Amino acid sequence: MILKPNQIFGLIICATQTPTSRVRFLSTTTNLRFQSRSASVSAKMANPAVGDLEKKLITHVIFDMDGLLLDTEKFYTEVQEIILSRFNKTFDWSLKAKMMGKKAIEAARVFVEETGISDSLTAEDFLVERESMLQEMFLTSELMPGASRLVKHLHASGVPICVATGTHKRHFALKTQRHGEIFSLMHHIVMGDDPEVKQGKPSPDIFLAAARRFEGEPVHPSKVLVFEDAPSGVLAAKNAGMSVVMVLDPRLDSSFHETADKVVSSLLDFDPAEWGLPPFTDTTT
Ligand SMILES: O=P(O)(O)OC[C@H](O)CO
Ligand SMILES: [Mg+2]
Repeated sequence: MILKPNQIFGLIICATQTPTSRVRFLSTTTNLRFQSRSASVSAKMANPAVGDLEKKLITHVIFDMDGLLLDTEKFYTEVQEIILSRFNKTFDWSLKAKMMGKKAIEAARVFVEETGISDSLTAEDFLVERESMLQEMFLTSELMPGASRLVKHLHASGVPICVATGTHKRHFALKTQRHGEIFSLMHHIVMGDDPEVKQGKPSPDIFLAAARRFEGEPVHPSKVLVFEDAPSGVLAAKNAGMSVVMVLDPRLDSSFHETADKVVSSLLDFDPAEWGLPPFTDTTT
């Protein structure tokens, strides 16, 4: 079964207000809707896709990590397939879409509940079972195509950049062990177990915390461009009032394109000049 974006997110997980639009959002298993004080509106109405003029106002960039800078989503997929096969079940991309980008325990709850195995395996036990497999895999993490080029380019051009990842500190260390050069260019890194990140994506918590930590005057969300691969991450960025470029895995249903301001198939296809950012001056990848 292919699910639409408004069908995909977990039980009511967050209700908050963005500093810009004062929009309150709710997310349920069967319905995702954004609410103003008086009426429900669609995601696009709450934080509409930005126009060409607004794009040119971008001054700061926030990168997601898993599946965006690092090719690590495949590890989660593999481990989840292994665990489900024990229950004679298969892992599919509609379930993957619901788990991507979330904090570990939030994704684990989705996994055991959606697959109907929660009576046999708790979310906590699922995390224990997958841990040793993941730890080994994370040490082999590779950069996604175009990640190194884009991060180095923005850093060299003086654009403030940071990372906002749902992953926790211990896994972050394993995943980035071989990529210190790229991650050292980030002004700061916000992880899922940061005390300011009360709720995982699609809550805007992590992106608002990341924006607050740039130097100087507070950065208005409309000046921030987020790069994401996960449907929940795209929504989190829009809930934060930011612009978002989605790097789409072709296995995700195409309806997940709808909320992003721009969809590309790879970071190699991103054009900084379209967003008022310094253009690439080389041809390297
Ligand atoms: O995509 P990220 O970097 O927010 O990571 C979230 C989880 O660790 C993996 O889905
Ligand atoms: Mg991601």
